Amino acid sequence: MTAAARPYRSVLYIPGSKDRALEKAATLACDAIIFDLEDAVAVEEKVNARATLIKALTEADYGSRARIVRVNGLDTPWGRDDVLAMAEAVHAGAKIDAILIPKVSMKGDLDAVANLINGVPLWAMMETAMGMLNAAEIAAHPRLEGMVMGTNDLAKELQSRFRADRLPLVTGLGLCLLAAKTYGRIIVDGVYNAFKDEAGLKVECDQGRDMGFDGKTLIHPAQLEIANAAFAPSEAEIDLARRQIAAFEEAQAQGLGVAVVDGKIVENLHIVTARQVLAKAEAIVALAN
Ligand SMILES: CC(C)(COP(=O)(O)OP(=O)(O)OC[C@H]1O[C@@H](n2cnc3c(N)ncnc32)[C@H](O)[C@@H]1OP(=O)(O)O)[C@@H](O)C(=O)NCCC(=O)NCCSC(=O)C[C@H](O)C(=O)O
Ligand SMILES: [Mg+2]
Repeated sequence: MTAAARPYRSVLYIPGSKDRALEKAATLACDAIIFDLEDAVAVEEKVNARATLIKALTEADYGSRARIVRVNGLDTPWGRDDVLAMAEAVHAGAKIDAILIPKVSMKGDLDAVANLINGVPLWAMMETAMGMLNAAEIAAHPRLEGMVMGTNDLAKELQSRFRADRLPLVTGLGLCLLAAKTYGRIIVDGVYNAFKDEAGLKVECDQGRDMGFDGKTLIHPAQLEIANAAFAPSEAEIDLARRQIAAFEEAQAQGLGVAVVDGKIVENLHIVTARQVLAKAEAIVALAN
């Protein structure tokens, strides 16, 4: 499955230092895993976590889940060695689908990692104020495949307060979405910290889906089901897409360029969306099989 066709409804962070979580992840219903060497790993565990993670990526079977490794920044004592270790691990047969770079603020941050590792797509954490302003040049980078919103770091930099409607973050979320969509990149929403608050998570997932995100990053297995449901096409959306395509094809056969379904016009552009809905639904079924 190509990266563009692959679902990214649920993208679960797993601390690279935690053996039990690394083992458990192979059984969880997530579309992708971010194996974290950055913020989820304590300073004294950084070096050991690197080795623990490489062992898991070499030996464990994560099935169809996308495997994304978040390295430490190159401005830290561990970043360069993380990237070089992942390059060596890939060479030795470890399966890594992408390297996720924290706190990307400009195109040069991607160049610096691209120069250390070949043949592995790069993803960017979008979580600094400068990153928001430079989102377009970051998304345009030829090695970039995906973007992940880092809403905790962004809120920290903005000195904003938590609000259920995420008003302080909406400008940044929107800028990154515009950039990702312009360049055809995957874009995944930030985490919801209160991992026992299912109702709050659902509200935030629905908001992210409404805005156009491909999925949500998660911190706990209990969050998977809500994200998987929120970012999958619903039965009603699938049914509508099928009816729109049928009605439009019938209209075309009669020499018309517009059909009407449920009292609303259906034009060529709506058929593009309808086909995307069906393709995503099929990709989700394929992932499960
Ligand atoms: C948040 C946690 C610390 C909670 O841990 P814990 O109290 O151990 O949870 P539970 O006892 O409820 O766990 C139940 C079982 O589930 C497994 N588990 C828990 N979390 C994960 C996980 N993320 N992946 C896989 N498995 C997980 C436990 O091992 C238990 O298993 P079992 O033994 O079978 O019962 C913890 O969930 C956690 O550490 N989460 C990840 C935190 C993290 O990665 N943070 C960094 C990323 S967020 C970020 O940095 C955002 C961004 O950069 C920004 O700026 O916004
Ligand atoms: Mg962060």
